[in-house]
Amino acid sequence: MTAKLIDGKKIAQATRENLKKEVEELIEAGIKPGLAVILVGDNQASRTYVTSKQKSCKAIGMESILIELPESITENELLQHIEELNNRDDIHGILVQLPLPKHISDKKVIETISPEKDVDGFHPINIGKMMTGQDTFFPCTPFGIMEMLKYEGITIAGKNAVIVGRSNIVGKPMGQLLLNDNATVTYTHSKTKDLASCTKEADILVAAIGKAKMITSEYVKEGATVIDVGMNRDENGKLCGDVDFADVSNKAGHITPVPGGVGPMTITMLLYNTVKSAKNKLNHRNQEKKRVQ
Ligand SMILES: Nc1nc2c(c(=O)[nH]1)N[C@@H](CN(C=O)c1ccc(C(=O)N[C@@H](CCC(=O)O)C(=O)O)cc1)CN2
Repeated sequence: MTAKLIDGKKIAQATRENLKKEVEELIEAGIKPGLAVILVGDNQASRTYVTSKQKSCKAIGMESILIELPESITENELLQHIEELNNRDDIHGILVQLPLPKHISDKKVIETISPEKDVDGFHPINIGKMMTGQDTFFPCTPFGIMEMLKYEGITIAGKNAVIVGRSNIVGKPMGQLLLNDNATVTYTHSKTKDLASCTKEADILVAAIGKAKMITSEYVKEGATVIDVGMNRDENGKLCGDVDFADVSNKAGHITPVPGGVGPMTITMLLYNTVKSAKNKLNHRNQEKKRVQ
């Protein structure tokens, strides 16, 4: 292996240490950051992620509540739960674990979450702010990847970044965040002709396709930074990414593993966004106090 491993677990740990101190300061100032997680149905992977999110909140001293709802819940009932959480003073972040059952519209659910509590960064208002270069909650997976690149000292400005995949929660915002930091961004997807000729131009290659080990060394430029967002099972049922790690690590300059790469950073940035929301609340409270004095 020639590539340097980007250790998501290590970077997540360092970031969480800092967040823990910020939570202590917020508690001293009278606000305990609180996250509400809504889980609909019984998808096993979703349950694992939700449990991990809750444990991570507790570990840095935050409050976290889980609202478990049956698969049969109606869209309206789910929206009512969200409205209640929007109105709760002790809840600073709300997230609805995806995917949702087919009869419920992701769009309606996301648009019902108050933008001020949208710690997933999926609300159109927050996406619009991100696109216009404003400070807001950024979607956790791409935000985590940006933090990993910065932690490793990888220059973004002027680099060719190629994104494979165009989902609303990873591919699209990933390209936007890289563009905001002055990369030249190319989006590729299932209809792209001659994918390898595009990806071979990448200094930074982000694979978010959902196909086990699809990105082999033939798709990669020598020395490139390769970020693997995939979460798949291989032929032996073992967790693996979209990148053929053994093959690509002989050609890349930097590479993220699966597990232990992007995943731990996704949860860390969720904590970050919730702490940020609680800090916003404290600032509003202080400004309001000053105004009435
Ligand atoms: N509301 C949301 N739903 C979903 C999101 C999201 O950001 N918000 N992202 C994904 C799932 N996800 C978080 O929710 C997530 C996926 C994977 C990991 C992770 O840490 N993976 C580990 C391996 C875990 C394992 O062993 O199975 C790793 O990569 O090391 C964290 C979060 C879809 N839904």
